[in-house]
Amino acid sequence: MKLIDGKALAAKMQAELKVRVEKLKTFGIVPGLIVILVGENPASQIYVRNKERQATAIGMKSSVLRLPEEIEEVELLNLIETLNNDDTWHGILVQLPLPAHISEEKVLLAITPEKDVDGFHPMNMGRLWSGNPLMIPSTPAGIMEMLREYHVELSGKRAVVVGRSNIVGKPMAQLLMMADATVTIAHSRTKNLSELTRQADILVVAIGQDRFIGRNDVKEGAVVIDVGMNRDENGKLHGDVDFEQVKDIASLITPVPGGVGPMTITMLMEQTLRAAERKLK
Ligand SMILES: Nc1nc2c(c(=O)[nH]1)N[C@@H](CN(C=O)c1ccc(C(=O)N[C@@H](CCC(=O)O)C(=O)O)cc1)CN2
Ligand SMILES: [Mg+2]
Repeated sequence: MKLIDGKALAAKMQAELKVRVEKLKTFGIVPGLIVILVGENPASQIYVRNKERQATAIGMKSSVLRLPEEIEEVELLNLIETLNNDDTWHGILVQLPLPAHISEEKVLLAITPEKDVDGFHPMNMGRLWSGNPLMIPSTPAGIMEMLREYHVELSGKRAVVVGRSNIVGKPMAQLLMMADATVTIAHSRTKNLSELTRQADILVVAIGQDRFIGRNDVKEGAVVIDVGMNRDENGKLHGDVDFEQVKDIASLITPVPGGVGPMTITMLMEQTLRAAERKLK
């Protein structure tokens, strides 16, 4: 078994992004990312702080707008509209989850697709599915980078994605399909799931259940990508894959933490930079 080191790859990519940022600045463009956080979800607070820090570290302009939990939906929509028309921001993102009284659908629809660096706007989702992507959701984009870095052959291979979310499962399946893999999407209601996952040359698991995939669910030599982040009663983080059970069966496997997670934020920086670079054309 070999470990896929997401943390190391993210660090390497950040160094490359820094060079691209400096180059863009010589043309008078400072790439800018603005992050909107509504409420005080502790995990979200950490993620947005990390986004701001990483953006600043690679030389981009970045800011976090912290809004009260009780903010009205219309106020948030108006704010997004203002940012859509502000040239200093090339990327706008709203940290999820949102409070229950705010419609996620309406909010994602309000961000102009050209600045939607999360790639969650229906137009960006549609463009990805039609094979002409503009913005790609950063978790699956990061996974594709990891597969490239570790020279995983995808063409003609059997890929199984466990999980059907708009953020991970669906875009992941499409990206693997665009790389000529034969893709199956499975989920919590799939019958005989294990029979399916055991056929996978590449297995991506994003189902949100602690150590759901065990030794009997994985084919010998498979590449296993674990998107899960589940905290146990002692606060220890585990993936959706039982790493101890699967590590000697897989040829390559991502750890949790230190696998997919770190790549997610770095790919967000890449999308933002790309949005700013489009201003040159
Ligand atoms: N608007 C968005 N909201 C959310 C997204 C997103 O991409 N856009 N994804 C997640 C949260 N997320 C980024 O926002 C995120 C989560 C976790 C990590 C990460 O690096 N995880 C570490 C472990 C961290 C820990 O110890 O708790 C790892 O896996 O190594 C990065 C980004 C939901 N919301
Ligand atoms: Mg099991």
